[in-house]
Amino acid sequence: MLNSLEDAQQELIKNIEPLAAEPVSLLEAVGRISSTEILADCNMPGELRSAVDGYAVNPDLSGNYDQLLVIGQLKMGEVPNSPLVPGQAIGVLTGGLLPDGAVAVIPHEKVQIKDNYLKSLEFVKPGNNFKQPGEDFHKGDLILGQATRITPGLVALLATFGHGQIQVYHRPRVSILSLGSNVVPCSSQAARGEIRDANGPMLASLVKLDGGLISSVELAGQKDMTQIKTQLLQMLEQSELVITTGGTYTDGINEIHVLIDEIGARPLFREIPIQPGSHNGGAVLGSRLIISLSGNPAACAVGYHLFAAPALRALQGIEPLLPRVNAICSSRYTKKTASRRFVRALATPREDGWAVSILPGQKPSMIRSLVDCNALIDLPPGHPPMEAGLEVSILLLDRSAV
Ligand SMILES: Nc1nc2c(c(=O)[nH]1)N[C@H]1C(S)=C(S)[C@@H](COP(=O)(O)OP(=O)(O)OC[C@H]3O[C@@H](n4cnc5c(N)ncnc54)[C@H](O)[C@@H]3O)O[C@H]1N2
Ligand code: MOO
Repeated sequence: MLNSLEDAQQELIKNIEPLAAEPVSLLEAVGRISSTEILADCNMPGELRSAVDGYAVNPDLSGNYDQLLVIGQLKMGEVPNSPLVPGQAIGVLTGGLLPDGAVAVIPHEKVQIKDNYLKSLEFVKPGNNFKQPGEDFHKGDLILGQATRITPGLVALLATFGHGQIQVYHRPRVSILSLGSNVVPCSSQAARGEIRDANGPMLASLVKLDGGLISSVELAGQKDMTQIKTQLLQMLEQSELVITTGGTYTDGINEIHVLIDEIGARPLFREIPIQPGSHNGGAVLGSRLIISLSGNPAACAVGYHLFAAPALRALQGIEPLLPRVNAICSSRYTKKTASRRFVRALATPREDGWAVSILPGQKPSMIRSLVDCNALIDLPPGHPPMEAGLEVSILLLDRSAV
């Protein structure tokens, strides 16, 4: 069996093919991952346009802006049908097409009009207030890369180039199963000894942010092993990925590993030594994946970012591993690290690089550190306690941060 996180991640990724592509309306495209690239099929703007409401002018040969005959007013969307000759001006609107012969546009608040003659109140350089053809994008520019997450800005860009529908990877369907027998639905009144399901809703929200589609979020509750087996197999039928949480350690037995063996799934990795989240596993059954994470919420979250997020990304054809940068850590950390440790942290971009601070509540059972967490500090095994100001390697969890 594999023993390093990197080997486990590679083994996982090796077993994943991106899902098929499907067309999606631009209105539904935000957050999806493009499966093909798109090039600009024309310049944007395509033609010379005005940047302001005002007057397109063509001064006479001496550059005189004081006595220009105003020959009319172009309406919004109107195509000019005659050129401006020297000594003429014509009213134009922002974004409107300009007639041939226009030398500049003067905003209307910078002109005086008397007896149909225009006088400019300012010196206007040729080309002033023009939107030049291609100044935003040139024909042939890449406007959408393959395997790119669609942002609202990209939606605007694609819309302006007329792509009302684009090709994106299918969203991976994901089921989530909480195995702890004392775990009850989050909206229920937990009796003494019971615990509300925090991991199910947390995992579901992480999956959504990573582009997945939730098929089901269920609890095993008091079911016996045979019933849980059936539940797991049903989940595998309806989803590309099943994430389990809890049931990873009872008196030295990892029940989920037993379950994986019983359903005939092929283990990819088990018990990769990381803290928190040391009780972990990955397996495949046919083309379906199972990732098992421990029950402690912070351990579950860390395991999600290290195993489940890469799987979801690979299923959508994007770089599976989270971005890694160096950062200066403003906090002390007094613990010696036995296994490789992932410390929940808040990272901030600065002009001179990244800064990171350690969040309070670092026990694996604590949720507090998860609330503001946008980064994991990756401390190698045997790392001594650290003083503030040390450079550390961090994984960025916010996909829009880099
Ligand atoms: N003697 C040992 N005891 C433990 C070890 C060990 O190596 N030796 N490992 C510890 C670690 S680390 C973890 S993590 C847990 C593993 O626990 P499980 O994955 O089996 O999960 P449970 O026992 O069901 O629950 C543990 C803990 O997590 C909370 N939990 C569980 N499910 C949820 C959920 N859906 N939502 C919110 N919280 C949940 C629950 O409070 C439990 O207290 O074992 C340690 N013990
Ligand atoms: O492995 Mo436990 O998951 O550290 O909290």
